[in-house]
Amino acid sequence: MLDEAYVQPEPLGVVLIIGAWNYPFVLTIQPLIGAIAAGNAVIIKPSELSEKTAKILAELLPQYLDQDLYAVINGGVKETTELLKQRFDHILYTGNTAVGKIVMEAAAKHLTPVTLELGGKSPCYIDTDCDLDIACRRITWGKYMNCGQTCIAPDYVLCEPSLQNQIVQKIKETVKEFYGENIKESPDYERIINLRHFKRILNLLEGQKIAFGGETDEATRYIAPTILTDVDPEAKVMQEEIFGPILPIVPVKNADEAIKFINSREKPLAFYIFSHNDKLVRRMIDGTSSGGVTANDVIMHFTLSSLPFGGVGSSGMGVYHGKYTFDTFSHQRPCLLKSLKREGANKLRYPPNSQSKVDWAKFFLLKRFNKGKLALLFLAFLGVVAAVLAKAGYY
Ligand SMILES: NC(=O)c1ccc[n+]([C@@H]2O[C@H](COP(=O)([O-])OP(=O)(O)OC[C@H]3O[C@@H](n4cnc5c(N)ncnc54)[C@H](O)[C@@H]3O)[C@@H](O)[C@H]2O)c1
Ligand SMILES: CCCCCCC=O
Repeated sequence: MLDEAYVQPEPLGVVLIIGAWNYPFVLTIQPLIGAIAAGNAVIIKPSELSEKTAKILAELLPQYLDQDLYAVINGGVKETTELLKQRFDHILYTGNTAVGKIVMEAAAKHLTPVTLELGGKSPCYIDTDCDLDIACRRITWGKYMNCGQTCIAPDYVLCEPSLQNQIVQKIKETVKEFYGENIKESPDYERIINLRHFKRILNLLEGQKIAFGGETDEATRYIAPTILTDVDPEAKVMQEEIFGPILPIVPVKNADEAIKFINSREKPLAFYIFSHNDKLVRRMIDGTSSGGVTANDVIMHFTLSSLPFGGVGSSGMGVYHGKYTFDTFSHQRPCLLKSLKREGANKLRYPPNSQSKVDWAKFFLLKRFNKGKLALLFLAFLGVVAAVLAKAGYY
């Protein structure tokens, strides 16, 4: 009661931020801001796949930030491997799970803590008690933005069989509303980052029932917004994160089956539920696990700086965004400032021990005097008396 106890965040030291290509500016600058705010020196390693952003970051940052403290290192696997041999005080990596393991292994050699912002297959459950027009418009936006290359895009839809055709129809209408008759000509519809990813996504379409879309053009790495229906949970497209504009629909009997389905797989980065039924929404949240959740929308939990963002299980570890970024890059140092006075009160814990010391200790720990609020009040009163006496110099 008379001591001062507080938590003092302190910088960790030198932080390494490894960014991904799909939102190459925000995924490096957002963690950088928190790392600077927490007082760290930072090395940024942008993704080599989004080479123009990598180049511009290396050109611009030294114009605005102290070059001794904030460096941009560009390069691919070779350079990143070399960087990872160095000792850092924290590493924040954004990218796929396989490389996440490489980063964690390298960090372990120096006992460096890591934040891993990975991916996964984020499910989207659509309930029968739902405004399908609105649900499908929001899903269309979140699935096809950046051509599906968004870590928290709804990866696949789970719904009762009766909803399947209506969902296809409504997403089809929304795609037309968003991107016009000729999607290829739309300035708002993007392309796949490179040929490797283009071929990987095409491969996922093999043997599937395409209910909408499916057109592709290798020369421009165009893949149309696509929907697959009656998808077998064992199909290739259901085994890995799609990270492209393909939306499989997997029919399930009801919400309970959807919960079982989700729980039988790796923990996803995000989970989406569309329903008017608040109780069902909460039941589904309670019955599953994921990095984050948005109900009756997609993506939007990412945009709130008041919410921590991160994965769980194979979708990652650690969180950032807003104050959470500051906390991630800080050591929360507990400090207790005592006085060298009032030694009388401290004698209780020193040997030689005695029953009377034990009794007093129990009394202060409320073990004997356990009369709830009354006991607390009495103890508070004792504290006030002790504080007044201490101030007046009687101790
Ligand atoms: N959780 C999130 O916030 C978030 C955000 C964006 C992307 N992602 C996930 O990232 C994945 C897509 O990104 P990606 O992995 O294709 O990005 P990427 O290819 O850009 O790789 C990410 C980073 O890892 C580095 N890297 C690649 N191979 C490496 C190796 N062998 N050793 C060391 N470093 C290596 C790259 O240089 C790059 O900086 C998806 O799974 C997506 O869900 C997650
Ligand atoms: C609206 C921006 C979403 C960024 C998501 C980052 C992951 O890919």
